[in-house]
Amino acid sequence: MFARSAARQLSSVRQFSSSAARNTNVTVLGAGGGIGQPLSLLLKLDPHVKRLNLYDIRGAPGVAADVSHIDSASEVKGFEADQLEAALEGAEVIVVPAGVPRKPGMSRDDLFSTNASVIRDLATAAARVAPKANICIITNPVNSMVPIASRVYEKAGVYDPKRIFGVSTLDVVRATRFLAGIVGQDPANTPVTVVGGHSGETIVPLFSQQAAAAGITGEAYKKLVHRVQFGGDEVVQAKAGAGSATLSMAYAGATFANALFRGLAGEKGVITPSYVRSPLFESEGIDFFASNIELGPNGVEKIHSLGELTAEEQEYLKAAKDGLKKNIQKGFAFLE
Ligand SMILES: NC(=O)C1=CN([C@@H]2O[C@H](COP(=O)(O)OP(=O)(O)OC[C@H]3O[C@@H](n4cnc5c(N)ncnc54)[C@H](O)[C@@H]3O)[C@@H](O)[C@H]2O)C=CC1
Ligand SMILES: O=C([O-])CC(=O)C(=O)O
Repeated sequence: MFARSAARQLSSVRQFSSSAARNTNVTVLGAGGGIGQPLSLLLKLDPHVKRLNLYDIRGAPGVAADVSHIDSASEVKGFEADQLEAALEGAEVIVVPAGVPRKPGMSRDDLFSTNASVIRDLATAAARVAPKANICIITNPVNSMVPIASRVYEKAGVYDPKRIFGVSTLDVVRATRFLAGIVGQDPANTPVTVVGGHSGETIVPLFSQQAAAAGITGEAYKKLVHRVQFGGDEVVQAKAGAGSATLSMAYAGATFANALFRGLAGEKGVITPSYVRSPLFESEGIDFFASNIELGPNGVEKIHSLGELTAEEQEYLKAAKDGLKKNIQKGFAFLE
């Protein structure tokens, strides 16, 4: 079930299906950055997008002028630093890659103090101008930024937990690609569900639920899980101070946005992992958790349980929960 829908989801951006209704107003916050620019390009190509507003504290009008010449039907507009509210006017989907990225030697949590205030301020404006929009948070540490945005909406009296998403799609993309490389298959046939959160040990790929991974055991399995959990570090190290994943993240962000657009448009069975307000481990003090969610006209339509896990996956899950609890508490504490 998941395998089919995830394969469809992952291939949908590549195919740029032309049958979709062009009906979604999208705003990108942080559109001038390493992720924001290629993400804006991919959103310009998405047939669901009607209007694409690009905002950043620097450079968004230039990116917008450039992207707007592409001959797809959506209308693109750029906004200056002091035009945040205008950029958010009428938004139905807001995608947020605003904030600083890592340098070698840093953890995602090291970004907290800078990015927490960026997310607080952007969420405050979004809650005021476009309170019913679906907001997709890419900014790290995602595990803490989603609780911060949620609390901002709560305080503004407009909190709808079905409309706030932490984008963990890059973990799905990596797990799927790395597995495909090992088993020599097309990644379209090896989609992997990844649950938990988006940093190190909070990332839990469920390879036991993908038949193609059946032969990967012992040290090879541990190595594969480690590569998924720390794939971000590989890119940070290779970029040697010039930032973290931008192109694969833009692809992942556009893929998630496309799934959301399809769900909002009423397509059935659009299922993909995302880090959302979740009842799965609420009783253990973990209010947010990434698992497969079904997307629909109201955002999150259904949160799927994890399904059967192996003993090894249970161990990884335990470590993930410990990490998540701290990350979530830290997010909430920022606004107290
Ligand atoms: N969720 C995920 O899987 C991933 C998340 N990330 C995170 O995405 C974020 C952005 O990464 P990059 O694009 O590489 O960084 P970047 O530095 O290239 O771009 C960030 C952009 O945000 C803008 N910005 C900063 N404060 C802003 C504000 N208050 N309002 C609007 N724009 C603002 C900057 O001007 C800049 O253009 C980082 O926090 C990074 O860690 C990166 C990769 C994967
Ligand atoms: O590693 C980072 O800092 C960026 C990120 O979240 C990723 O690539 O998964």
